Amino acid sequence: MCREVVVRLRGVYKYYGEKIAALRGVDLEVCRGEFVAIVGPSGSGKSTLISLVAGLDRPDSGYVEVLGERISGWPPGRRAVWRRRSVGIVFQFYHLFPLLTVLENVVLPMKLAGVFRGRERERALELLELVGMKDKAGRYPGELSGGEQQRVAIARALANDPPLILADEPTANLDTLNKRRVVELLEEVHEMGKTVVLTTHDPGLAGRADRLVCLVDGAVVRCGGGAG
Ligand SMILES: Nc1ncnc2c1ncn2[C@@H]1O[C@H](COP(=O)(O)OP(=O)(O)OP(=O)(O)O)[C@@H](O)[C@H]1O
Repeated sequence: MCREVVVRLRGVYKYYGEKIAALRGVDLEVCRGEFVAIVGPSGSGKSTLISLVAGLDRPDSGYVEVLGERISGWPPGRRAVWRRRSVGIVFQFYHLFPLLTVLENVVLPMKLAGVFRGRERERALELLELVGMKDKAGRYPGELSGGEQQRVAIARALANDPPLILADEPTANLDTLNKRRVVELLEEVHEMGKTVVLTTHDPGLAGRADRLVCLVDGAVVRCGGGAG
């Protein structure tokens, strides 16, 4: 059924300190082109799972493979270099650079990765057009609404044309109208052929996914029922 596994977690445990087990033996596979929503109560480990797939952190045991690479065995520097080209990340609080303009925020990942050389500006403007933010390319993030900042963050996540887009509660701080716009954009991103894995509490966003993965107390359970 799955032609290519893009994300594979096996027996993943992640602890914060000695007492808190954020993930307890997670096994997960995501196929190329899938749109997966990770859902579950607050504190169930959703953000932790995304940070491991993004290579922002590593598990205490088990392994994480992304795009065929076992990134969990790599040191942070190697994961950072790999991440630039392989993964686009959208965060709950946008995380745009406040001292860079909208355009510069989208150009920066291309400069860092050394991709689309000489065409960075042109590509950034195309992506800003896609998310409906081209007319505000010269503004600074502080001059934008939350919804606008999140659209810029989506353009930035696409900058290096990564096959995998990760998002951690991308609509959590937005009003209904902006939520809808961001949900539509994430669907467009998926339709471009990207694999999308995101966490959400928003039924409107979860409902658009091909598949839900339900986490409870750091473990994957059968959705809509008890542990499975
Ligand atoms: N940096 C940290 N230090 C200590 N404990 C942490 C840290 N990050 C997360 N935790 C704990 O790990 C568990 C899982 O947290 P995580 O943020 O992954 O959950 P979540 O499902 O994303 O929650 P939410 O829906 O509220 O964002 C929680 O008990 C949380 O308190």
